[in-house]
Amino acid sequence: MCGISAILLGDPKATTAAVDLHESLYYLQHRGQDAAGIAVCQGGRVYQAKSNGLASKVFDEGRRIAELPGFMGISHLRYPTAGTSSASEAQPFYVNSPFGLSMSINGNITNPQEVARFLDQEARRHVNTASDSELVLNVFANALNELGKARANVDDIFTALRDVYKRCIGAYSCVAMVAGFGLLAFRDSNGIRPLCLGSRPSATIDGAKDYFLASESIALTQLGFTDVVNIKPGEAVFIQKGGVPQFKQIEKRDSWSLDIFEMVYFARPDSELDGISVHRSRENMGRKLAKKIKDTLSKEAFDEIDVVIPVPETSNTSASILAQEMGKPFSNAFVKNRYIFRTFIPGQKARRAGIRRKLSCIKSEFKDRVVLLTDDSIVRGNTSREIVQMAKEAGAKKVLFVSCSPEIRYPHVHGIDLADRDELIAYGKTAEEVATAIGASEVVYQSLDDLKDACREAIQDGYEKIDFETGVFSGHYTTPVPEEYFEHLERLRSNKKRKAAAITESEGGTQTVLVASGGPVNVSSRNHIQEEDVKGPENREDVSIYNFAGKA
Ligand SMILES: O=P(O)(O)OC[C@H]1O[C@H](OP(=O)(O)OP(=O)(O)O)[C@H](O)[C@@H]1O
Ligand SMILES: NC(=O)CC[C@H](N)C(=O)O
Ligand SMILES: [Mg+2]
Repeated sequence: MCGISAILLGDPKATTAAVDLHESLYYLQHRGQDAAGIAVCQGGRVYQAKSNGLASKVFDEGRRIAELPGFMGISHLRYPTAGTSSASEAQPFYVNSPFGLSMSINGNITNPQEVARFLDQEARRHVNTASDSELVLNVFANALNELGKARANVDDIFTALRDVYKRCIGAYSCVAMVAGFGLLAFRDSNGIRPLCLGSRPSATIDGAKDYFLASESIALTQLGFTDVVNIKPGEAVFIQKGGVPQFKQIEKRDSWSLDIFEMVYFARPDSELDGISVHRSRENMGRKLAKKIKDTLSKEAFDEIDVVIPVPETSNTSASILAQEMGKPFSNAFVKNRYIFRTFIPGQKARRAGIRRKLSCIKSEFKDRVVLLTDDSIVRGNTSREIVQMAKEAGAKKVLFVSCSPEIRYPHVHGIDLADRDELIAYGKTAEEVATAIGASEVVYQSLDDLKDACREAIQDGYEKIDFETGVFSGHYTTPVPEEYFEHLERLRSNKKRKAAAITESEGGTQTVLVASGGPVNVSSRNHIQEEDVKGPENREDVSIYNFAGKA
């Protein structure tokens, strides 16, 4: 997942776009913690800053914002799902031709090889990183260029965008900036990734409005933007400098299938996505799971449960309703260290070590009790395995584990790097086998139908009843996923594993080895190397490169 935002101030002479963008990064930080970036435009000039790390680090607690003057801009928070975690893949991406285009993307394309081939052999554009987002930007740039205009108008922008929909398969919400001209935003034809737009009165020009787009509504409401509308699947909006939003349905809507994992885990509870209150959906998940538990457990097993305990913090809302519905006491018996961030997001090794640093327990709440631990999801099982162990160490008589979402058995291909299939703890296992693997006496999962209903019933009045992308649970994806994409994912991940092994080996030996698509290569033989890639041992995690066209 990534977080994106964009702003166009009603006053073209204003210079403070980056102030609001920077502020929005703190409301969206949970969506991506690997890299952060902002690009703004003043007059016709683009200024940008981006790097690996949290927003506070990249922008030096806001001190660097003064270096980013402009009346419009876009931002990005990255959690990589393609390419590498190199700083060179931090977004926004920029291409100078035509017109100076910057773009930030939340999503993932599932035909990167095909797009890379097109750009390389037909469009003859050089793509400098392994990021799929850089491909999307170049497809757009190429299409705009092909129109052969010295200056583009809004219709040209929309016309060029058609090529992106035609060539890029997958899930994407994008914000883009055309230097000196205006802001563009668009959403894939199934609306898998969220994107909304709001407005507020300009601070300096009477009657004019500022416009803001973001992945989640909370960024808009916290910054004083109202009249929030959701960009529809296949729809684009362009806001010209000094103008008002112009909407256009670029591609026929295939469906409206918001990724259900937004409600399960990613989005903040104080956001509304496509009219769905995330908070309400999580309450509903708790309510439905209570019923499933009652139906699954024997009367004795149900009655002996002493207390319901959430695994902070995504599951807090669901767990409290679950306890209420089950008629059981609720206890915040795991304490979350507020200085540790989400453990799901960083690399696998960091995840396990992070869990105990992040969660500790109040022993007296566990001692001699039968405890029901509740989490929003079980992915690799690292969190559940560790905290079941902690509950036992604290003296729990028996530990049951319940999940507000169903078994995750399939790769996520639409913008969340869940894991390799064989890393998913539920892959090829029954609930009983998962229970054994994590050390719990019982595991109960929410059913997929109940999860969908929980989200559907949280759609506010006046909003369209939408559907959901649920591929990780069902194996059926909303978009066609070419078989070669799964192979590509596997190759990418095994390259990462081989790279990790190669680095470990080299630490005791002679040289740092980079791994490209064809196998280990020497630094000097790699042609698309980025300056950031070779800085030193602290950046070794970032050195692999995978070139879709096989040019590395
Ligand atoms: O099975 P696993 O691979 O361990 O992943 C699942 C866990 O990861 C997430 O928590 P995370 O710590 O990221 O964030 P949270 O504090 O927002 O719940 C999620 O809420 C689960 O607790
Ligand atoms: N999580 C995302 O939306 C990632 C965007 C893009 N695929 C990248 O890896 O940078
Ligand atoms: Mg969690």
